[in-house]
Amino acid sequence: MYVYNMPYAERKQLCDVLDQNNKWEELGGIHMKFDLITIKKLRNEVVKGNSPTDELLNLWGHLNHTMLELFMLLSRMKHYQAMLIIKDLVDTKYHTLIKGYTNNTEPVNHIPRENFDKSEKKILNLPKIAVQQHSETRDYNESVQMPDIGNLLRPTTRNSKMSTGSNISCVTESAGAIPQIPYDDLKAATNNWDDANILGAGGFGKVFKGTWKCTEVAIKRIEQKENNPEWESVQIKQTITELHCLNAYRHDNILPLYGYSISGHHPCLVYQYMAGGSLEERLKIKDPTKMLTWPKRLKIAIGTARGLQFLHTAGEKGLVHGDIKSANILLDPCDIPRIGDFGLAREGPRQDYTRISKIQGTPPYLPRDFLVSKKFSTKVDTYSFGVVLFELATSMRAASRKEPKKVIYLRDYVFNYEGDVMELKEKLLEGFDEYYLALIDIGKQCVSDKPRLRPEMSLVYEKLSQILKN
Ligand SMILES: Nc1ncnc2c1ncn2[C@@H]1O[C@H](COP(=O)(O)OP(=O)(O)OP(=O)(O)O)[C@@H](O)[C@H]1O
Repeated sequence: MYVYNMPYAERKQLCDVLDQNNKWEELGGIHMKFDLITIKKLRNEVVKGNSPTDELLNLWGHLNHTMLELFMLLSRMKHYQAMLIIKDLVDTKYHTLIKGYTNNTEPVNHIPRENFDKSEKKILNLPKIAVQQHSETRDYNESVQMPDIGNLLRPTTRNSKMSTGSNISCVTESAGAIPQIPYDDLKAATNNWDDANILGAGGFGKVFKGTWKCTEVAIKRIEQKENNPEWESVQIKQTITELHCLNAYRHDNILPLYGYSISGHHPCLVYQYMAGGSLEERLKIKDPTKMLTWPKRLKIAIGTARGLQFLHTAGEKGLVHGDIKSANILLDPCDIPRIGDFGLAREGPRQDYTRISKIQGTPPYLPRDFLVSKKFSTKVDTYSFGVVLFELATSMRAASRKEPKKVIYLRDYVFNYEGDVMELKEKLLEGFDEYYLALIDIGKQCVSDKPRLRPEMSLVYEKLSQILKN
């Protein structure tokens, strides 16, 4: 992992720790070997209310240094507290460099005992949390934020908002060439956030339709929950990830981001307007004259697979989306799919897996092996995509309540169905049995129990395209 890809939570905590007692000066001057003029410039960041460590990491990160290199420099400094913060971003074999740290014992002297214990407990509890989310009140098809981020963060009021110095630099850096839009422009574009313009709502806020610069746009207005710094940190981190990914990965099947705004009351992301709505909504339609036809369903599957194989193989490391579901597949006026919502995406590794410390995503779309082992790889996306194929074939929801206390996942229902699989075909759409059977068959391969049995998305794309050609 490159330093510029360091997740927000770790970066924030590292900055807090290295800003203390000006430890960043030792890191930047002695170990990263920046000259005195640069160090002096960085000192000025303190005066501006910014984090000098954050700026230092920007400078050094731009030189394509990796997290392992940073870990090694911190090891030379014997700064074990800082090493602990980023340990999950480097291979476990290097953890022995942290003095007093083993897998089973807590490190001495450095992180307050209270924090460390909490983090262990939450990590062990994560799969359980995923199950507990299936309460009476929630929609099982929503993504959940497994709440393990808070113990990594100790936000201060000064730094907890999107508009603070270090956040602004993170946001603008991630956005690259994507333009910043004045908040008032967006207010005008939506007729002062008129409710009549609401397209939908997600976990982070509402999405409005608007007209900006003579162009139809969808504006996600991120609504911060008062007095909930943990939630705020999750939002900021995911917004930065979304900006970074949509800036770096552009493709016909990826939702284009036109701009962003951090100058107003709410941070906003401005996307191309998708007149076809989300695939999730379109699959709910029960009027046969308006429903997505079988050829369209197959083409949506092919387009989504095309976008995913691009993400998995583009750039040096590839990108895993991490939240593939019908709600995150948007359709343009010709029903061409565009993958959106990159807040949970992570870069690489292409061949293998990364063991992550926090599980996030939408439970009915996540494989059990990931929930248990936290091994994050392209095969997590393959599995989620398989569930989408089942949705396309059956028009059923990824999770539904069959009995008062029993939630059934579509994956398990279809995968383990013992009767004639034709019984599960969307009944309102006739013909095209070969398309339906291909969606089920390829879907089953994608949702195999074992990650190694799930095909890579490039193969899935080929298989689906072949059906259309036959
Ligand atoms: N670019 C767009 N064009 C048209 N409609 C959109 C666009 N982006 C989002 N929407 C609509 O807004 C809804 C909410 O989107 P959002 O990404 O906030 O939430 P979600 O993906 O449904 O939920 P969550 O992110 O919490 O899992 C979508 O379901 C869709 O109907």
